[in-house]
Amino acid sequence: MRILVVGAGAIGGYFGARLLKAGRDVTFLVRSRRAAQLAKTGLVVKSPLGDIDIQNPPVISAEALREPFDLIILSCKAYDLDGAIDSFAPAVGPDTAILPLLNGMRHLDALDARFGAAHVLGGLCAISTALDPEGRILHFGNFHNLAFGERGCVGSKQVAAIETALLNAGFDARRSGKILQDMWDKWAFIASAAGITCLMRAAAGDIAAAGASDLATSLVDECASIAAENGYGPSEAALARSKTMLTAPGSEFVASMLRDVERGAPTEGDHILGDLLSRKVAGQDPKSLLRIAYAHLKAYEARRAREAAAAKPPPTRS
Ligand SMILES: NC(=O)C1=CN([C@@H]2O[C@H](COP(=O)(O)OP(=O)(O)OC[C@H]3O[C@@H](n4cnc5c(N)ncnc54)[C@H](OP(=O)(O)O)[C@@H]3O)[C@@H](O)[C@H]2O)C=CC1
Ligand SMILES: CC(C)(CO)C(=O)C(=O)O
Repeated sequence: MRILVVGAGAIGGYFGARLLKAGRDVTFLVRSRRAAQLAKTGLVVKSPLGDIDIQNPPVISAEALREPFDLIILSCKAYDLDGAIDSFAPAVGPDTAILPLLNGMRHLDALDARFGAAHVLGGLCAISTALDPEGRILHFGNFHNLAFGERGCVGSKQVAAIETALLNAGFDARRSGKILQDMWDKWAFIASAAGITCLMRAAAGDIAAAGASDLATSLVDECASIAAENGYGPSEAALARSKTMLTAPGSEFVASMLRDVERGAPTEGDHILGDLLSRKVAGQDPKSLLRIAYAHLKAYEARRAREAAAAKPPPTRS
């Protein structure tokens, strides 16, 4: 099975490296800056579950893509989705399956519109990773789960082959018979986790130390109720897991979005918090915590844009 991993960032780089190490046929679709970095340092993963160092990993640029791949694993950020879709489109043939690992749900609509829903699997990953300044992938914590599955008709031959490729590849992969519910569960959780850790600029344990864990659980309840209004309410067990994770005393857990904010990078605030907020069926509450968390991220983005514009030299007259 020929696998194209779109983006060798924190997620694509991590799972792609594990797949390569397990002997799978993997190529990374990368842009020029990342290609140069990988040529210099190799594809390096630092993980409590085992380091990886692959020199000269197989990479390809969008311009060189000519032939279809069997499986495309999509791991860009939501704000890069349109560009990524244009880049990997030449790799989508009649039998290609696309497995997106982005948080949130809205990307499914964009992928369906461009390639047709029959090509697009549901997918998610639960892992905590980030790139360091040299482009090495740092894995925090001790979980690295990936779930995938058909969203419509179940039991295709293609997905059975994908299962064979992804299982036993050095991470916990699972084919799900209810992938849309799993994605909503993850979405409601990540919106709560990103919302509260970005709002507080702190890890779950620090929020607990401040006596503010009730805010974390209120946000979990609010996000879960929006999921329920849309027909995908989390189970009691999933709800309890989310609350435990976001209120554990001493926990250093933060959402990857807080790491983005702390390094002054763009965020997926629109895709993860804004889109969930917009799907609230019951009337909007102006004092909702989700709205406050989203407004906080929008204000951060507005400040980023203003400061970037101020730092830009004025255009020169010819
Ligand atoms: N990091 C984490 O812990 C988790 C992240 N997620 C989700 O996974 C998704 C990816 O996040 P993450 O890996 O952290 O993000 P990163 O920013 O680390 O990686 C994204 C990568 O996509 C690449 N990319 C974007 N557009 C293109 C393109 N047109 N062609 C080729 N490569 C492209 C970027 O390349 P370039 O270097 O050129 O910019 C970058 O390397 C997000 O939706 C996130 O929410 C889910 C679970 C956990
Ligand atoms: C919550 C977590 C770590 C789970 O994978 C995540 O998705 C993120 O931080 O972006």
